[in-house]
Formats: sequence, structure tokens, C-alpha cells
Amino acid sequence: MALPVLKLDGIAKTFGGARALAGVSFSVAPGEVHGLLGKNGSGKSTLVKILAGFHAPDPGGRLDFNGEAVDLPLKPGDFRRLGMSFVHQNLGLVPSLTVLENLRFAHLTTAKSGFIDWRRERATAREALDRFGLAIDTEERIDRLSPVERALLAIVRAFEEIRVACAATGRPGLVLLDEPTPFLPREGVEKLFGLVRSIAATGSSVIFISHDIDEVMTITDRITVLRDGQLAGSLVTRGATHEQVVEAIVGRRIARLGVASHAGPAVARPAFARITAAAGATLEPSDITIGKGEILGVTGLIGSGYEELPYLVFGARPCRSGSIAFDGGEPIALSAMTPKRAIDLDLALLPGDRQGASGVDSLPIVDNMFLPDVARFFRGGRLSRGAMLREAFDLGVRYEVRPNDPSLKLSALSGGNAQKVLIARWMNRNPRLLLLDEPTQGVDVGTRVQIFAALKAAAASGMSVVCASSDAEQLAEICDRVLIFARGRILTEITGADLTKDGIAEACYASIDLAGHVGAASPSVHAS
Ligand SMILES: Nc1ncnc2c1ncn2[C@@H]1O[C@H](COP(=O)(O)OP(=O)(O)OP(=O)(O)O)[C@@H](O)[C@H]1O
Repeated sequence: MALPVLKLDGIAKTFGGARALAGVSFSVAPGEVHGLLGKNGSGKSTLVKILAGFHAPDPGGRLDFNGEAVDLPLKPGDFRRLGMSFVHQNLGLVPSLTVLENLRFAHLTTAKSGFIDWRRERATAREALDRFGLAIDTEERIDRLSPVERALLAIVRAFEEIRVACAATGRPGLVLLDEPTPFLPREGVEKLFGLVRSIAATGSSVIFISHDIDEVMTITDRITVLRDGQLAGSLVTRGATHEQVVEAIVGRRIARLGVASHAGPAVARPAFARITAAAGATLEPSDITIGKGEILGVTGLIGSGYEELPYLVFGARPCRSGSIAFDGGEPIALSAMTPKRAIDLDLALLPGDRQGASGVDSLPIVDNMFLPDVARFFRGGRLSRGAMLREAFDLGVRYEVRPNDPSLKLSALSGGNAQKVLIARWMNRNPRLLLLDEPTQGVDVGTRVQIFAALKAAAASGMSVVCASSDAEQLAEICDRVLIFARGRILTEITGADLTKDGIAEACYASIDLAGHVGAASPSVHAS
């Protein structure tokens, strides 16, 4: 067998007494696309950060790269010399710098001479972007790019670094992609997979971390599964089934997701909220009625306008027009809606930007859980921290937050566990209308099932939900009705037996052709 590009032996990591990795061993062959899977908090990102030189592993482990033992801990930057590159969950781009500066960052900061030939740098950056078919301006600042463009740029940068490193060393390299797809629309995922295959064809290897089992089964050759920091399984992808992979991750059998549980037409329900002529940056004036206890999905290709809806209703983004009326009451102009007023009206918003808008990394979990309603914990004029901690712990049990220590900072949790904290925060308030943007991004397959069950139970007791998502499987699983958007307008509505993962995905794709003809159609869709 060819010499592995990466060989790990007994890699362990302890954070203040808690074991994140308990002696992990596996290897990655040249030209192999290797899936690294596991529940939230199983240790995947910790392993990646050890390879990046960000965390020092506990003593005793061994790491070989292209057959040579590497001194541990890796020093920051060692990975570049060896021929590794990374796309981390937060993408690692500098928002205030340009595309060019981000793309050529490593080269610019290590340039031997003080002189930088900007014309040449620009041409090199342009070539790299063109090679990957990415039509963005090299002078554009990162904070002006869309999330999709940012993700693709980070991916292009990682692949470009490997290409250059391999040309210099003449040996295979390794790209590590830590959940690169949540922000990518279907076309972006396909583009990424094209890049992954082209890198693997040159003999370099790719480690692909994702919670999307279908994607992992499409792109990987082998799969390593971690559970509680230990190796829980190793599978050859071609011979494995979806169920086997899920079982290796969760440790038990669970029912396949994505099978629509809807056999008939949507149940007629009384209207809870009527949105009239809501328009934002890309959303064209649209009328939408949300039923009481209904879970309404909104989706489409990225940029089609659906992703704005939760924010416009919550007053978290500027609107061009629109109003909302609750329970047949007087309409409230969306321009007069603010997050504070929305909270007073018993609305809740879970934004999609986990690392930015939704949680405060530097605050303890308990504060993140109760930020919106801390007033509830004042007893006789004093804040009862004990009551907050007790309730936070109970919520942590219910939503399987690991580790369940509410006094830890949010930043000490893995990405998926942080998302559970934020979901728990809003579900616990029992709002009348829950607005979600990509609610289970980064959440593992077992927890997804629990969150779906909690949402369904809350809807059954009368809570209305709007779920904006590009995840067709999730929408099929939880929604009573899904609206497909194209070019800012509602193109079609899916209910009943058509409400399947494939049905939703097909409608989104169909929207590419149909969007041009949608202008004259009425965008109005109602719950019953
Ligand atoms: N800086 C840190 N301080 C303390 N504990 C940490 C730190 N980073 C990670 N951990 C803990 O280590 C464990 C593994 O976390 P890690 O981020 O590697 O999980 P993961 O498998 O990448 O999860 P996810 O799928 O949610 O991203 C978790 O219990 C986490 O809380």
C-alpha cells in the first residue's frame, strides 16, 4: 500500500481535565477523500486544530506526514511547510481586507523582499480565481461579499495553497475542509466537489468534515467516525449504507430522515399572521399567511429572497415595504418593527450566523440562554444566578448540550453544541412565532431528530414557525408547507405528498428556468 500522506497514532487532547480526544489513530492515503464524522463535540475540530498548530496535543501521540515523523506540537505555520491547508468553520478570512489580500495573505506575509509587486500579485490571484471559475473582483473587500462567495474564496485559497506547496515539495499535500458546505447552495457544493476530485486526482488528499451524510457518501472514499473523542468506526464508503454510517455516528439505529411524513394535503388552520407586501433588498413585495401551529418552510436558490423573510418580520433588516397583522389585529408596518418590539410581541428569531449575530462567544452559556428574558430571574430586586444556572442545566439536559456546564463560555462549546444552546434559548421562551434561519446548521444527525421533534411538539401546541433553509431534507421532515422563491418572488407552494426532499430540490432547480417568467404571477400564497 502507498505510504499514507497523514498517519496519526494515539493523538489525545485534554481541556482542563475534560478529554476532547482520547488517543485517536487513523491514516489517509494519497489521493484519498477521507470523511471525518461524529456527533457534535466528538473531537473533529480539535483534531483539525492540532494539525493546524492551534492546539498542542497531550504528550505521547505520533504524527507522520508523507512517511516522516513530525515534531509535536506543530508550530503555527508548520502545516504550510508540510503541505497542509485548511478551511475552518469560520472560514478564517479577514473581513476588512480585500479578496487579493486574503488570497495571497500567506505569500505576502512571508515574502522575502519588502517589495510587493502588486500587479503580479493581482494577476496570480486572478489566475487562481479563474482556475476555479470564481468571478469575483480581486479588489472587493471580504465584508462586501456574499456568504457563498466567502466560502468559495476560502476553499479556493486552501486548494491554491496546496497546489503551490506540492509543486515546491514534489509530494502530495492534504486539504482539511471543516464543514465547508452549510453556506453553499447546490451549485456551490457541486463546484466544491469538482475541486475536491481534481485535487485528489493529482495525488493529494482531502479530509472532509460534514454532518451531511448524503454529501459525505457522495464525495468520500473512506470514512472515520469519532465518538466522545475515540475512534468509533472506519468504513469504506462504497460498501457502506446511509444507515450504517448514521449508526456509527450515533451509536444506535435511528430512522432515516428525509422521508416526508405528510400523506395528504396541508391541514386547514386558522391564520395567525398575515404578511402583506413584504419587500427587502432582494425580496419583492410578497403576501404570506402563516397558520396557527403551522411550520412554514421558505426556500429557493441562495439570493432568491427567502433568506430575508425571518429578518424582515423581526425588524432586524431594513424593509422596502410591508406590514404584518397578528390574529386579525391591526397591521403593523414592517418599517416600524424592531427586534425589541418583536420580542414584546412574542416573536423570536434564530439567525443563521452562528458565530456573529446569534450568540455571544465571550459570555457564559447561561447568559446566552437567558439574554432575552433575564428579568424573569430577579427575586426581590436581586438577580438569582442560582435559579438561572439550574434552569440552564435542565435545558442543557433536554437539548443534549455537551459538556452541560452552563458556567462555561459559549466559545468552549463545539459549533453544533453552541447552536443547541441558542435553539434552547428561543424554544424555552415559547414564542407565538418562531423565525428560524438554517436552524440545524452544524448540528449532528441525532440532535437534528430531537430538535425536529421539539419543533413539531411546539407547533402542535400552537406555536407558528417560519423556517428559512436551503436544506431540503430538513424542510421535508418538519414543514407543513414550503414556499419556493425565485428572483425575490414566491414561485410555487409545495404541500402534501409532493413535500419530499426531492420534490423541494426539483422545485428549486426548476426555478432557474421558470424565474424569468414569474414576473406576472401573483406572489400571494395562503395557509388555508
Ligand atoms: N477551547 C476549548 N476549551 C474547552 N473545551 C473545548 C475547547 N474546544 C473544544 N472543547 C471541547 O472539546 C470537545 C470536542 O469539541 P470539538 O469542537 O472538537 O467537536 P466537534 O466534533 O468538532 O463538534 P461539532 O460537530 O459540533 O463542530 C467538546 O466537548 C468541546 O466542548
